[in-house]
Amino acid sequence: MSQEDATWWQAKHEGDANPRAGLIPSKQFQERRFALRQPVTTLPVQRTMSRRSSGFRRSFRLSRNRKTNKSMYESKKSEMYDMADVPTYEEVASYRRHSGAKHRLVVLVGPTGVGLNELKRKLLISDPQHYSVTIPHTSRPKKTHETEGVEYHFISKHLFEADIHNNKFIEFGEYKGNYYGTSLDSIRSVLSKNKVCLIDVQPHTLKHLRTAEFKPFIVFVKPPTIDRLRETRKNAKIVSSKDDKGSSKPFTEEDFQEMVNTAQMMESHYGHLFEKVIVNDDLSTAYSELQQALKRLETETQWVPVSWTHS
Ligand SMILES: Nc1ncnc2c1ncn2[C@@H]1O[C@H](COP(=O)(O)OP(=O)(O)OP(=O)(O)O)[C@@H](O)[C@H]1O
Repeated sequence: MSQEDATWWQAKHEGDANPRAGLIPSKQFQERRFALRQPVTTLPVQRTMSRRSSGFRRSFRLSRNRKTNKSMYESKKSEMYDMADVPTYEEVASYRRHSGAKHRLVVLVGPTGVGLNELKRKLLISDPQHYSVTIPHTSRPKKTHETEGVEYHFISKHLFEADIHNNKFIEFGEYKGNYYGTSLDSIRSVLSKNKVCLIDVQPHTLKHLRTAEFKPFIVFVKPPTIDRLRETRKNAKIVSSKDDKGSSKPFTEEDFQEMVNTAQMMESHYGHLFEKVIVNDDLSTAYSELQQALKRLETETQWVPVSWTHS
C-alpha cells in the first residue's frame, strides 16, 4: 500500500476482508535484520553436517533405481548451504497455464531418506503418460544390459567435463571416478513432450532453476517428528552412507536425527522458496496431498514471480 517510510511499509493481504493496512519491515530494514541475525539456530546442526554429510541428498537416484540399482556419491557442488539471497520481497503476478503450454517443473526437496523417491515412484506408476523423470548422464562405460538413453546417456569423461564447464548440468557428482549428472536439456526434453517433469535436487540448486523457462513448483517434503519416524519407518530401509556399494540398511536413530536436523536447516535457509510443504508421516496421506497439489497446479491460478510471466 505504501513504501514511503524507509523502515516500515504498509501492506494488506490480497483478498483480505479487513480493509486496514498493517506494517511490514521495508526491504532495506529486512535486509539489515538478516545481516545482524546470529546464526545460532544453525550452528549445532552444521557441526553434524560436516562430520557426516549423509543428510544431504544423493541425487539422480530414481533413474538408476529402476532396477533397484541404488548407488551413491556426494555432490560435487557441495556448498549445500551457500546463503540463498536474503528473502525479502518478490513481486508476483498471477499465472495460469493455458492448455498446450509446457507444464511447470515439479521439484522435490527434502533430506535424504525422507521419501522423495517413493513419492516420485508412486506418481510415475499412477500415470506414466503424464509424469516423467529425467535421464541422467554418466561417463561410466555402458553395461551390456543397458541401452543408451534409457538408464543413462553415456558420454565420455572429456565431453562430460566440457559440459560441466558450459553449465549444462543442474547437478553433477563423481562416484568411483565417474561422473553422473542431470542436464538442463534432459529436463527440457521431458517438458517438450508435454509431460510433467519430476526432479529432486539439493536445495542450493533451486536458485538456478527458478527461471521463466522452468517455472518450478517447489515442494518440500518434511519428516514428521522423530517419534513418528520411529513408528512409521520400522520396516523401511535407507541406502547406507557408510559403505560405497549402495546397499540398504534399516534406519538408525542417527539417521532419524539427521533427517530432522537437515530438514530444519533446509527450511530455515530455503523455506521462502517452498510453495508446498508436505509432511511425510503416513505415506499414502503424503502421496495424496502431493497428487492433489499437482492437480491444482494444472487447473488453478497461481502466484509466480512477475518476471516469469513476461516471456
Ligand atoms: N511415509 C513413509 N512411511 C514409511 N516408510 C517410508 C515412508 N516414506 C518413505 N519410506 C521408506 O523410506 C525409505 C527411504 O525412502 P526413499 O528412498 O524414497 O527416500 P529418499 O528421500 O529418496 O532418500 P535418498 O535421498 O536417500 O534417495 C524407503 O524404504 C521408503 O519406502
